[in-house]
Amino acid sequence: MHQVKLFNKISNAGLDLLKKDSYEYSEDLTDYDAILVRSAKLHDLEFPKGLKCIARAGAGVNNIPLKKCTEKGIVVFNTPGANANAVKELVLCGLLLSSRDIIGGANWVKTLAGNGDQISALAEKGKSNFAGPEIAGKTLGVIGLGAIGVRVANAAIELGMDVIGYDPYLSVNAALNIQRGVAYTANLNDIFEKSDYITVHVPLMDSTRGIVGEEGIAKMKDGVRILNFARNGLCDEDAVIAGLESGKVACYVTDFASEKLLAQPKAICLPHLGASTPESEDNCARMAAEELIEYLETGTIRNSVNFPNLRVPREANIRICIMHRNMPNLIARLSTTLSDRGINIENMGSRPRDEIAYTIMETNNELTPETKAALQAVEGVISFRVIE
Ligand SMILES: NC(=O)c1ccc[n+]([C@@H]2O[C@H](COP(=O)([O-])OP(=O)(O)OC[C@H]3O[C@@H](n4cnc5c(N)ncnc54)[C@H](O)[C@@H]3O)[C@@H](O)[C@H]2O)c1
Ligand SMILES: O=C(O)[C@H](O)COP(=O)(O)O
Repeated sequence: MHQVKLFNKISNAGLDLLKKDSYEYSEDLTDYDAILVRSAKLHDLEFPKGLKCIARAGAGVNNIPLKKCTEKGIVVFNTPGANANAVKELVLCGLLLSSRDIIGGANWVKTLAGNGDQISALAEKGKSNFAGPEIAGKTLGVIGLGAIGVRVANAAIELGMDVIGYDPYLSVNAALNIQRGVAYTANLNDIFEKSDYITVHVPLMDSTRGIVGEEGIAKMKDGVRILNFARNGLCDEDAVIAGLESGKVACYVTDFASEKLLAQPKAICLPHLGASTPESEDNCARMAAEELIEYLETGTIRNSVNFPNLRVPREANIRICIMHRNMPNLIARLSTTLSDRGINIENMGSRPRDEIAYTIMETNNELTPETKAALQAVEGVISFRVIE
């Protein structure tokens, strides 16, 4: 029986895949071999000894201590693209909210309640206070052309905008999905200098923290509108606020509220709503549960953010799944450890990822406790498990 600890509310579309005879899941487990999580912060969590994997039902994994997981042989998955449409739709809404004072106008018109027949005339009289420019014909700069950035860029083209995208690590898949008309730049300054609207869609990492900062904002057009539906630390909050206060930045729309931003009249803060649609909650939960089940039951790794993806077709009774350092001769030592004990390898696959690697070996010979201890003792082995 596998124990799956839940953090956050995970949609039943995923939980229903965890069959009752093989899985127990709850928010209350104290000993567990897998985690299903959304945005709950796991940095301070003490992992139980048997924890094998963490599946993030969503894209961002900055709430998970990846380095610690890798060192302990814990595989972390996310669900690429599963909530991208939901975020794209909210970003399009954010573009319009940043441009036209829809929120101000809607709030103001409510204050006309009680004016009866006069409401229409009063609305006509006051509406000019809430006017704002159209987005068609303006330039949108997209920082990060992944699942969300590409969808936003393509949708903005459809809305008549000129679009420039920046992503130094653009994947082939993303490139194939970018609509004709989206201009690509290898220079982030082009985005800063040429855009009327800038939207950020990169993961939060040391290398991307503050990607929109004081220097970048200084290069932007006066009256630029900035959207951040990716993560808080990507836009330097003090620099954005200085821009809002000086008038350089006309509006900042973000999915990540803070005390300072909530005090800014020209900042629109949403309560991290990007992925909060039933469709994307179902998609993410389903994909996360599938990844977790596949890994626990077969050792297959798909969509991991810290271990290499690996699928080895099943050809023998006993499968040994080994997380190890990516170092010379290690696989030879593993196979010698087995062959010295008369164990024949029927099938195997191995893949590295930077400094670590993952190997699956299959045999029809039983592994004694002594063999298992010998495998664990091979220098460079982080952990291993046997699936029968
Ligand atoms: N608001 C929400 O609810 C919500 C929902 C989903 C995702 N997100 C956030 O949005 C981020 C992006 O999501 P996604 O699904 O598009 O992820 P993704 O992995 O598909 O795309 C991220 C893109 O960023 C690019 N990138 C990485 N470093 C970069 C850099 N220095 N400069 C420019 N580009 C860089 C990558 O090459 C990749 O193409 C997530 O990491 C997450 O933090 C927020
Ligand atoms: O990175 C993500 O996928 C989003 O920020 C969504 O987070 P959530 O699952 O907590 O809504």
